[in-house]
Amino acid sequence: ICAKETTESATFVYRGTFVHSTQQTALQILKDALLGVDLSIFFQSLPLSSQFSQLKVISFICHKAVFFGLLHSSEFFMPGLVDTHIHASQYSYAGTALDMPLLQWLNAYTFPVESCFKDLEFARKVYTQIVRRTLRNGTTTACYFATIHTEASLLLGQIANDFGQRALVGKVCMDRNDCVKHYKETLQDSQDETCRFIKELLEKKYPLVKPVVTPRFAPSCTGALLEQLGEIAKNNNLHIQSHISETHEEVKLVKELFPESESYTDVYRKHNLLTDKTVMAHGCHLSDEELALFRETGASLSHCPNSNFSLCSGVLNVRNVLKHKVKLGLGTDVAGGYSASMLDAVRRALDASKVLTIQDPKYKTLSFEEVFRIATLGGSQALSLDDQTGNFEVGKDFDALRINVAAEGGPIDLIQDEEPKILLEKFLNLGECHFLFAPENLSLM
Ligand SMILES: O=c1[nH]c(=O)c2nc[nH]c2[nH]1
Ligand SMILES: [Zn+2]
Repeated sequence: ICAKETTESATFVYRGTFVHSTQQTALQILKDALLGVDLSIFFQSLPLSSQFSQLKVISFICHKAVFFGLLHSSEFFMPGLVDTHIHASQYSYAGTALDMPLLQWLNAYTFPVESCFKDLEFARKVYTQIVRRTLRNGTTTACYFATIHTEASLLLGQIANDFGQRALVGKVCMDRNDCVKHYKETLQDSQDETCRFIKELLEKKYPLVKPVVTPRFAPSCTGALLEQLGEIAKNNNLHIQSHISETHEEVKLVKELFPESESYTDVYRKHNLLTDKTVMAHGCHLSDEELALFRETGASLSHCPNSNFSLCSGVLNVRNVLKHKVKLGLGTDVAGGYSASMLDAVRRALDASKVLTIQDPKYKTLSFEEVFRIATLGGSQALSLDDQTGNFEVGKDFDALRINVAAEGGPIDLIQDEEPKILLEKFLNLGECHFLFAPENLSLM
């Protein structure tokens, strides 16, 4: 950034097409628009990754130096993709081991692999790869599950920070595991290590990386642990993530383990784990009464269609979730979902919606515009990060993907000039994301 020598106050202005979602419209297209980015953060002595991460969209230009970037007609900016549910620790076996239903799959593949994260060098390797891969795929915000290991979970936070990814990072908590007995904690350890994880991660003061309280799911936790985790989240005003109602078998098991609760959702509610900073993965088999509880508490759902198909778990009725005004984002759920790409999640969400229409022709299929919103603004709302990211509203961070649909050697062939709406639809269905965003073509105006 050559403005440093010239002035202490500078703006970057992009001219071109911007596509994003708002509360009112699933797809707003701003053609031949100007977007100003405040560069003053570059004049503070912060590490480069945190400077990039604090670029703000601004409403007007009052700075001395203005740099200019012009987009080609085949290009557009869109908000960074938000992965609301991904297991960083399962990346080593992504694309394999999809031949069992959830509960057997956890015992056969997941718990044995996750137990290896005691080894910090193994953790470093996997976590570096997943953060790099998700960023390459256009995921600028991710809500991660790590494992029960505090040191490795802190390392995931450090790696996300080093790469400049916005992330919620959860040390997994589980004090119940009858099948893989060496992969669980005692109640006391789970509580103590969660507090240590939160304290040490917050002390790092990473600008974009925060801890999230992470009970694995009700069957892996005793009521006493759920209770403690609810307290910890409340006392520290933290995010919470878990799984809910992914398969029928799991719902049945929860009924047996928590007979005093009215429903699976009621188990979490009773333990103060349903708040407006809670995101629960799946929810395929939630009743309308349970969705009403989500709405009341402000808790959100993460729709993970690849995982739901791959483990034959169920098909989430997204229309019904939206009808209940429950906040909803999309997740890859690696490695139940085999792809670490949010573009894949977008495509699977459209497929899932079409499956419901095949089963009932009266079911209104989701449009690509609606799924685009769920993958961007919806995700940021589901993670309660919509004050910072999700669209190009003035004052939010400049958290964006610059897409060139006609990129040389890319997967899309444009036969003729197309409208931005067609460019976006082609990108969502056919595109690949390959590079990190970085300001380029700077020139002084
Ligand atoms: O898709 C899933 N992946 C997991 O790791 C998990 N743990 C509990 N429930 C789960 N569901
Ligand atoms: Zn999951």
